[in-house]
Amino acid sequence: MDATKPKPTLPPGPKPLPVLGNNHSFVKDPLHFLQTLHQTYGPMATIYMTDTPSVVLFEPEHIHYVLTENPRNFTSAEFAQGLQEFTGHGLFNLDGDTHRQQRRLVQPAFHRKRVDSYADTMRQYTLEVLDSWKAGDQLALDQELQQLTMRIVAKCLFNVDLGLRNSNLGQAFTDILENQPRLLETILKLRIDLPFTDYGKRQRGKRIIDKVIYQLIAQRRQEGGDEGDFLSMLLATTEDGQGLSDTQIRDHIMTFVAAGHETSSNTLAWTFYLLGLAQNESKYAALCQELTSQLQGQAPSLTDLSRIPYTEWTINETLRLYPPAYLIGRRAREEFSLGEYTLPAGTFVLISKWALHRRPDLWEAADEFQPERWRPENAKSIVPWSYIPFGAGPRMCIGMPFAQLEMRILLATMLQRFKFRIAPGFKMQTDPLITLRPKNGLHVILESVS
Ligand code: HEM
Repeated sequence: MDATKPKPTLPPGPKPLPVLGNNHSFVKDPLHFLQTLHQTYGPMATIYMTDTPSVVLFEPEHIHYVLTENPRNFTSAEFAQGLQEFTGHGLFNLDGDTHRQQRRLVQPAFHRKRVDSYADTMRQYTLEVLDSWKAGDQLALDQELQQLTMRIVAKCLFNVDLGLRNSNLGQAFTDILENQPRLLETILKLRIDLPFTDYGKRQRGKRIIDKVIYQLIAQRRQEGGDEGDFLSMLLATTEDGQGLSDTQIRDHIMTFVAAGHETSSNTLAWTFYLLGLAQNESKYAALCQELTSQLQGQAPSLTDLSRIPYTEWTINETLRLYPPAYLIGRRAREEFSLGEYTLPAGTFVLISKWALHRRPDLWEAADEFQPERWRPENAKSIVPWSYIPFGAGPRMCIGMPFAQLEMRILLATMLQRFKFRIAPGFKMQTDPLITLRPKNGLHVILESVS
């Protein structure tokens, strides 16, 4: 390169429209748009969602640099502003030293041994749902999975059983999570607290949940003791003699609810979908063969999991093709260099897992569902940093051990009871909101496993 030539500051990208920037293309079909950016511009591309440029990264080593090598130069909380109304100052909404300190404080709640102790709840609640179904039933499986993962997360977080179907508290969580702010509400900053507005429904849900959580905290502070849940760990944690305040505990719990149920239930819905496709019949058969030979019809306990590796590879492969957190956002504090570019302070950085996980030059038969690629002998050739469903670096998903345990137990238990046949005429579409959901849910017909 000619040393006298000034370095370009931003990589190329599609021409932005006046006022709209590139929002029209992004909003129309974000997943397609992101993949096309990579096909057209290669390692990185600049787009405009606001006046500030956003650079989308597709190269594993660039992603590694931002998330793991130099994470202190990048903030993240402003990407979670939409959640803040519900999650307060939980981990998503913190940056810098405060994030690091709070993450250290809550980390004990996610220690392996603690998380493993939730296996029985996951197993028992799954069996209860299965007992309420029968062969021939047609189900919106995505919704059933959401209720189940919500029930599990509530029990493990604060030892409350929401029951099999819509309890008052369960409905309050649903009111919040299902009535997320729409574009108009956000732009116009509408805050109309009436029973029929989205904001009003969220507020009602929040009031009910806050009352329960704060009552639980007060009661536990008085009684002491360890109930085996996250709440007990959060009440016990200290740094330099300083514990968490009631509000901090509430905000962490809400963050874990928000982060921890839809991600897992969506992954499971995509897994059932992939396994139900005619072209994946042999993968489904391989998985069932493993479950039958290793578990003989029993729901797995913690110690069984090491004997069902195909179950884990199946989930890994779903997370490659349908990563629930499909986009990671950061903002640069200071100017930084990547490849041949020097990117200005303030630049937004977007990491598209959807595009990264489906890059045909990094993944053989990239669009095909092949759990076998996760066999240890095959997985050795996976390019480092090309697979990041749980993120990487100091903001990597703190709930990963919980999610991995839960998804394996639920999948192995459910597949042994029923075959989940995709309902005739049902068409699956992606719906990339905060997480990557199946747009029309997942409609299945249950068949008994012979
Ligand atoms: C399939 C399931 C899950 C997936 C794919 C997933 C994915 C992710 C990803 C990609 C991040 C990093 C975001 C970033 O770098 O900006 C993240 C962060 C986080 N996840 Fe998960 N997650 C899952 C389940 C869970 C569960 C079950 C919990 C809690 C019980 C949880 C709690 C969190 C929290 C608190 C953070 C923020 C961490 C921080 O900022 O320090 N997640 N998750």
